[in-house]
Amino acid sequence: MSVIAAFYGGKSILITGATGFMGKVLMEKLLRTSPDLKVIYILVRPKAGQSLQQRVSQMMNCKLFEKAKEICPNIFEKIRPIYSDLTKPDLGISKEDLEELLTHTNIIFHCAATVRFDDPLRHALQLNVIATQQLLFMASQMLKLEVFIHFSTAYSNCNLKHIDEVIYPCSVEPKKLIDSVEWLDDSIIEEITPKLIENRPNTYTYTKALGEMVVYQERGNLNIAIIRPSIVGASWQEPFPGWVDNLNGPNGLIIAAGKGFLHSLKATPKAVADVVPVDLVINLTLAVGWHTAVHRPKSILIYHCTSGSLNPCLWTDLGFQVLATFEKAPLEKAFRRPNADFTTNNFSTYLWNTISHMAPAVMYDFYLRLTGRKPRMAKLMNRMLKTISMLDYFINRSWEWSSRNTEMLMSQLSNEDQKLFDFDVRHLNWLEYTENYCLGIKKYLLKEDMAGIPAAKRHLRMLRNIHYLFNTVLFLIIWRFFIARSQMARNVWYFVVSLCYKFLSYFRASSTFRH
Ligand SMILES: CCCCCCCCCCCCCCCCCCCCCCCCCC(=O)SCCNC(=O)CCNC(=O)[C@H](O)C(C)(C)COP(=O)(O)OP(=O)(O)OC[C@H]1O[C@@H](n2cnc3c(N)ncnc32)[C@H](O)[C@@H]1OP(=O)(O)O
Ligand SMILES: NC(=O)C1=CN([C@@H]2O[C@H](COP(=O)(O)OP(=O)(O)OC[C@H]3O[C@@H](n4cnc5c(N)ncnc54)[C@H](OP(=O)(O)O)[C@@H]3O)[C@@H](O)[C@H]2O)C=CC1
Repeated sequence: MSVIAAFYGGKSILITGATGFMGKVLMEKLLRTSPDLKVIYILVRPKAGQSLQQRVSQMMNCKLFEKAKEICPNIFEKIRPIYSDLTKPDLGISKEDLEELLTHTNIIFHCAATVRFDDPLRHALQLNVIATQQLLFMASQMLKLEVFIHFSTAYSNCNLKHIDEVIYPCSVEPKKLIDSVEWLDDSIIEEITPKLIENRPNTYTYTKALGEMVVYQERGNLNIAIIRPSIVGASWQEPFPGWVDNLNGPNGLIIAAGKGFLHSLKATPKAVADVVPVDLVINLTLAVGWHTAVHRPKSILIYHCTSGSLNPCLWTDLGFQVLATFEKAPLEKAFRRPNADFTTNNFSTYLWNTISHMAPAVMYDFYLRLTGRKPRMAKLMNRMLKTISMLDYFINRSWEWSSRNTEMLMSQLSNEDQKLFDFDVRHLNWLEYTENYCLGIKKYLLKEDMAGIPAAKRHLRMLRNIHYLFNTVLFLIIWRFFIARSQMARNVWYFVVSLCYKFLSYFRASSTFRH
């Protein structure tokens, strides 16, 4: 019997951000390995016109929960949605619901955050710092709370080259910043944001670092641990390989590459693509929850969940495997054949963006206009280039993260738990993982049927023929232009034509001779 799975049996667990990518996987793993848990409280807000119940039942009916439902038939009874909005006071939770949470909660997993890179500082502060502060205050009043697990990111201190499993002080006191932001207007906040975040690339990483400071400062007597994952990718093994449900991190660009939008990407090919599978992160998280509750370390322990130091995969390897997978299992309705390469300097990046991204988009939009359709390609390309500019910081640098605590924890697990809650990234085969990642994006994110692969391949062959025809016509036009203008070009042209003629006549003669 798994010690960790048994620990969660009978427990009342609160998950914030349960409707998110990682929150869902956390919920699924808990329900599948500890079906005798008492209840999972999930903070949910109405979204896109859907009520709480509609969102939750839609979420529980997605493929991710199929296995859990087999093991835990009364899965819906285990889930207790609670209305919440992290931007509201007391997280928008009603008095009755709050009373229930304060009375029964044993474990908190705080996943909720805004992960957008371009959020205004006020919004990022609200979600990643103030909401955390309010949750900590709530936790301090919980009668049966055993452990509080906070999700940060391995990039919260991306301004450093080597990052230890410690909380680094921030230049500005979080409380002072929160008080100032309250009365400053948006234009001033926008102006001071670059100075505040200093050499961090965005408000996301900055507010995640502030969130860690707040967790430390307002820890009181709480038993807390912090998880710092790097780039969380599709699932590796559980509940099945390749599950992913959003466009964050590499996902959007992998789609762009598969659809033939992305033909060049400025990256340091030999830089480490520090991707970790979501199920590996969740296995570590559940092991940390158990270890922290049972052993109650004297101080807040930070756990890095990264792959670069233990089992590095380079961007060039990842990119190559992405293209190879889409060669075998192409995405449907591709704009062009998947074909991409890395650029390593600003000039070639600018040149290739113009030649292989914007020019084809403008020509295609022109074709759409000619055929009476609404142009959209240039807009899509600009959005992709904006996303790339947001991710540029992360794909052109490498970091070293220590993993002492994570390795210590691995040694504390029984053999059975090391299998059931495997977070040893050294077991990961990157080729197999990347292939499943791309197939998962095709099946679960784009909802494409694998039976459509032959048709998708035919579409790519048609695109290839159009590409060759276009290049041939372009070449002839340019060549014709030169021939009209230079004797040298004419001589070369006549030489080539006569050579082809001689070859053809020889070929025809030899084939006649054979008969
Ligand atoms: C041999 C050689 C081979 C060579 C091969 C060469 C290459 C071969 C292939 C290459 C393969 C490998 C490549 C690896 C790349 C590097 C990955 C690095 C990840 C680093 C992350 C590390 C951070 C640490 C991780 C963390 O700690 S946290 C998680 C990370 N956080 C994020 O990743 C949030 C990012 N995103 C945003 O920050 C916002 O999304 C924003 C982008 C501002 C847009 O913002 P905006 O323009 O406002 O757009 P939206 O409003 O968001 O959306 C508006 C509309 O665009 C849609 N759309 C939203 N997004 C995306 C998106 N991406 N891509 C596409 N569409 C998107 C959305 O569906 C909506 O469509 P609609 O609904 O309108 O129809
Ligand atoms: N994905 C990654 O690569 C990494 C993620 N992390 C951290 O892991 C955690 C989860 O990330 P991930 O699952 O990818 O993020 P998602 O964006 O998928 O999920 C974010 C969650 O937060 C909730 N949320 C956002 N805003 C609000 C709000 N105003 N009120 C209530 N709930 C809100 C979302 O709810 P709703 O569904 O209603 O929007 C969603 O459940 C975050 O703390 C992130 O910083 C760390 C490193 C890497």
